Amino acid sequence: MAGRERSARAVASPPPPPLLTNELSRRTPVLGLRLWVLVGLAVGAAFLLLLALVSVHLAVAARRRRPKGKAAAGAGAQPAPLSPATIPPVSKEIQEVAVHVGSLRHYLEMGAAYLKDGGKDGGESLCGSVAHGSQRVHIEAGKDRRMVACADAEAGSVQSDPASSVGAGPEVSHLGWGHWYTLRELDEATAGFAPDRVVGEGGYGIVYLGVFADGRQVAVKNLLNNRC
Ligand SMILES: Nc1ncnc2c1ncn2[C@@H]1O[C@H](COP(=O)(O)OP(=O)(O)OP(=O)(O)O)[C@@H](O)[C@H]1O
Repeated sequence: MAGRERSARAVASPPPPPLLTNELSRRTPVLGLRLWVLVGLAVGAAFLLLLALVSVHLAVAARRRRPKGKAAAGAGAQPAPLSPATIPPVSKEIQEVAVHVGSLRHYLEMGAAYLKDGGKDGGESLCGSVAHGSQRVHIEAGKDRRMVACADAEAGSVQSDPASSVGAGPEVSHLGWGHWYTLRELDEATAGFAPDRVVGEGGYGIVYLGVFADGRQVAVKNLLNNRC
């Protein structure tokens, strides 16, 4: 009987708690909190600290990548006005096109010359001329202005001057070193751009044979977009 009671007591008695459970459950001097509570608070604080460090690192890296001007603007500060030294003299969208003496003939052949034809019906016209035998190149271009280019051998130039009409302008101008020809001269040289003076047709216009009074021959191109 006594042996059976001992075995029954042994079965009914709970197992001794593990050592770790006892340690975690014991109260600590810190506000009397249990150890597992302190451990949880420490892990949470460490996680928050890690997040804060990562945030600070990312913010510093972003500030380093951002230009100073943008950083100031982002902070609400007014952007500093551009000083004259920082303003480019020419807009980036405006490209300067230089016409070189050597490229004048190519410039002409591309049909870049426009002529004002006041001698026919007073209407606006776009005409041009190319050299004959690489002796001379002539252009008359644009409304109320005339552009004439003369090329002797390898030389050449492009010039312009205001002229309200062919009749009102000078017959021959010697502005600069080039020889200027009026539309009247070109018109007379080509017999009024007569069909029998056609010597060829390029991609940009019809080429006429022109003969000046002194016998010099030129090729005169009348551009296709001529509205005369
Ligand atoms: N100086 C010239 N002497 C004789 N004929 C010429 C002369 N220039 C042009 N021509 C004639 O006119 C035609 C056209 O010449 P052009 O220079 O206009 O040709 P293109 O370069 O094709 O023209 P575009 O530059 O308008 O495309 C030539 O094929 C030629 O028959």
